[in-house]
Parts: sequence; C-alpha cells; structure tokens
Amino acid sequence: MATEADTVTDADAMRRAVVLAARGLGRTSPNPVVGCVVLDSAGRPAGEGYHRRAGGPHAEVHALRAAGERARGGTAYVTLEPCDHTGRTGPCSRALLDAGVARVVYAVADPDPRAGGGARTLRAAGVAVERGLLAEEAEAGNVAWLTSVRLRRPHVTWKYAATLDGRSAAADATSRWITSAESRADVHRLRAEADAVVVGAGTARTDDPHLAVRGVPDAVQPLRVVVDTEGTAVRPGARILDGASATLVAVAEDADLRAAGHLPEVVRLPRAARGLDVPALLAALDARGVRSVLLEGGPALAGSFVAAGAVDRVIGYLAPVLLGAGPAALADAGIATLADALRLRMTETVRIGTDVRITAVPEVPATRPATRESAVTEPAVTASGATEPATRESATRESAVTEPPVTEPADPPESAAAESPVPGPAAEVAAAVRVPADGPATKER
Ligand SMILES: NC(=O)C1=CN([C@@H]2O[C@H](COP(=O)(O)OP(=O)(O)OC[C@H]3O[C@@H](n4cnc5c(N)ncnc54)[C@H](OP(=O)(O)O)[C@@H]3O)[C@@H](O)[C@H]2O)C=CC1
Ligand SMILES: Nc1c(N[C@@H]2O[C@H](COP(=O)(O)O)[C@@H](O)[C@H]2O)[nH]c(=O)[nH]c1=O
Repeated sequence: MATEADTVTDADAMRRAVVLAARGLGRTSPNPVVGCVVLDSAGRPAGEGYHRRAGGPHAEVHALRAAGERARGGTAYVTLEPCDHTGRTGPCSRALLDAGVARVVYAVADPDPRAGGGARTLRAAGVAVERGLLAEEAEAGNVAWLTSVRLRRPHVTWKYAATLDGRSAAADATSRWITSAESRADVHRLRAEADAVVVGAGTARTDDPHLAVRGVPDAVQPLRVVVDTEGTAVRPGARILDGASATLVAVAEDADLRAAGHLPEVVRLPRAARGLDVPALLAALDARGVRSVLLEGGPALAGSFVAAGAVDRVIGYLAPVLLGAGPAALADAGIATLADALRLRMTETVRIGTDVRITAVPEVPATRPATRESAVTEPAVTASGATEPATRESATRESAVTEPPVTEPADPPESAAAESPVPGPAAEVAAAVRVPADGPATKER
C-alpha cells in the first residue's frame, strides 16, 4: 500500500511536468513544449515524458509508455490540454483513454478555438478533467508558442548588449565586445531557443555577423534573417552565408536584385516609413512556421519593432563599461513624450560574468498582431521567382494571458492539438527552410 511519503501532490506533479516541458525548448517548433507526469491510482509516480521534437511522440505518449499498466486508474498531469487530432502522431486523448487513465489535469487550454477538444473527448468518455493548475508557470514556459498562436506572429525577444551609459557601439561603430565572454555564451543559448535570429542592414554591414548558434551542444540552428531594403548589406563571402544555418534576406518589393545572386533566399516585403514593414516581416516569418524571433538589433531596427508594438520581451546585457558617445541601445521608437514611454516589468536580473542581464516584458502585453504600416497585402516573391505565401491581414485574436485554476464544471474551450498547427497560412505553408543537404539540424518548419 502506498504511504504518504510515496505519493505526490497535484502541484508537485504539475511542477515536474513544467520542468520536463522546458527540456524541449528550441527543439519542438512549430509545436509547443509540453511535459507530462503520470501517477498511478495510489498517487505514486508511474511515468513521465516531454515532447522532444516536432513529429515525434507527444509528452503524454512518452509518459504513458513509461507508466505501462500502472497508468490504469491513475492521473495524467499535462502542461497543455491534450490533443484530440491525428497529425503526424495520433490523438493524445485516445492514448490516455486506451491507457485507462481516470483523471487528467492540464495547466493551459489550447488557445485555438477552432480545433477539436481533447478535454471534451476525455470528459465525454468519463475521465475527470481539470484545468488551470500552475497555469502561469506552464504559460511562461510556452510563451513563444502561445504568443505565436494567439497573435499570429512570432514571439519577439529583443536582445541587446550595452555599456552602463546605455550605448551599443562606440562612435566609430565598433562594438566587439562590450559584454563578457560569459554573456556572449548566454546569447548563444537564446539563439538556440529561437526559431529565427534577426538583424538589420546596418548591423550586417558593420559587424558582418555570423548569427548561428555556437558552443551549445546539439543545438537546432535558427533561421538567420537580415532586414535589408535594397538587398545590398550581405556581401559575397559574408559570414552569414557560411551554411551553418539557413539564411533569409528580407528586401523591398521593388529592390533591384541583379547583383544579389549570392543570396541564398530572399523574401520581398512592402516598404514602410523607415525601411521595411515590420508587421509584414513578422507575417512572412509566421507563414513559414517561425514561432519565436531573437531580434539582435541594431538600434534602428529595434526602434521600428518597438514602434510596431512587436517586442514581447527585452533582454539587456549591461556591462560595466562607459563610452560617453556612440549609438544608444535603442534608436527612435516613435516615442516623443514620457507619457508614451513603453513601460516594462522586470522579470529577472542575473549577474553573468562581469555583466548584469535584465529581462523585462511590457507592462501591457500585446493582445493583437501589429498593424501593417502599408495597406497592400501581396504575395512576396523569392529571388528565384517562387511565390511566398501572402502576408496575413492583421487579425484580432485577443485572449487572456493566463487563466485562473478552474475545475471543469462545463465545457472548457475546445482544444487544439499539441501537434496541430494553427489553421491558416502558417500551417498551410510551413515552407521548408533551405539548408545544404549535409548541413546542420535546422528547426523543423
Ligand atoms: N551592442 C549590441 O547589442 C548591438 C550593436 N550593434 C551595433 O549597432 C550598429 C548598427 O546599428 P544600426 O545602424 O541601428 O543598424 P540596424 O542593424 O538597426 O539596421 C538599420 C538598417 O536596417 C534597414 N531597415 C530595414 N527595415 C527597417 C526598419 N523597419 N527599421 C529600421 N531599419 C530598417 C535600414 O537600412 P537599409 O535602408 O539599407 O535597408 C536601416 O538603416 C553597429 O555599430 C553595430 O555594431 C548592432 C546590433 C547589436
Ligand atoms: N557587441 C555585442 C553584441 N553584438 C551582437 O552580436 C552580433 C555578432 O554575433 P556573432 O557574429 O554571431 O558573434 C552582432 O552583430 C550584434 O548583433 N552582442 C553581445 O552579446 N555583446 C556585445 O558586446
């Protein structure tokens, strides 16, 4: 018989599931990260698992396999509502029913109301279903995927490195290096978690950046993106063209690309007041399944992202260095008076090497996609002439950021599948990223 010491509380089981889910970060895109813990009928640990990669078994399947017969009559704790559809793998609702699980507790409901509901299927089959346990923690761990599904654009983290007086380069444009080796290694971890790393033409010209992940074992490489109106910033032989990861150059619809034959892939976007239209860029990335963007600057492009309401998280590395001159970390973001300042809430401060890393999120998170600056929505065309998916019209899908714990008295929101892409352009297209045949692993899209 199980003693109290053998048994696990609901909260502990879900906490473990959240920890397990995080192991999939950077590997599951375009799917969410999901963790699952199964307790037997006496409340003792029976199995656990997490979603390891898109196309692979879901967290529930891993956990049920580990639990075997001990799942019968037990409880499954899942960080996201179990899926109810057949994608590349079968429905988790079915797997849970087949395993004889008596109770399912999930943290976060799937935000897509159009997809079928795993919770509803389970409940209809007599399983006790509860949602909302540790929803905030599970939500935080899955913020990129949830933001991407809710806003129909990738989650954007703007990362910068600055001196203590807030400068991101010296007056002569040199900036290597402001921050310590430890901070720079930490940035590679951020890159490994992102589907795409984005920089502006100024950074491409000045820094000749590489932008791939280095020094993170088994990292899945992000797409490298340069926002370059005329398609002239990435020169032949640029480090970004080395094949370590796929590279995409965003150019204007009317850019003259006759001298751009060295660019591996190009997407054409509308022009905006400054450079290219940021919401259109995000829509183009969304259309190819990019769930998360690490915006690495520079100051001008970051300013445009802030102006477009398209920064969901800021990670600043502040070094104990003074310059006194040189560009500020952020250039014009369309904010003219203090009342319009973008106020952030600090979520973490950590000392890294000789620097401080500050993480902050907007006090008022985005609840709708940024609006296109330019009115026209047209198919973008690649350098090779292939038509890219049309950019999305800005949709308005508002949803609460977190949900309070709820014991299901009535029908919960219908669930989409952990594996289910959002119906619409992103799912329809999910264009494969061009990588050399013998190239490194690239995030599956
Ligand atoms: N410390 C740090 O964290 C970082 C420092 N840096 C430093 O910053 C400097 C470069 O920064 P910066 O000159 O601001 O360059 P950016 O990298 O921000 O690129 C700006 C250029 O991108 C193009 N662009 C296209 N669309 C847009 C848009 N919507 N908004 C803004 N720009 C757009 C424009 O060039 P075009 O018209 O040609 O397309 C524009 O001039 C370098 O000295 C570099 O070393 C850079 C990154 C990070
Ligand atoms: N100067 C500066 C940073 N600069 C950023 O790093 C990019 C270079 O990346 P890579 O070529 O891959 O090493 C560069 O273009 C800019 O975006 N980052 C930091 O963490 N600390 C620093 O002091």
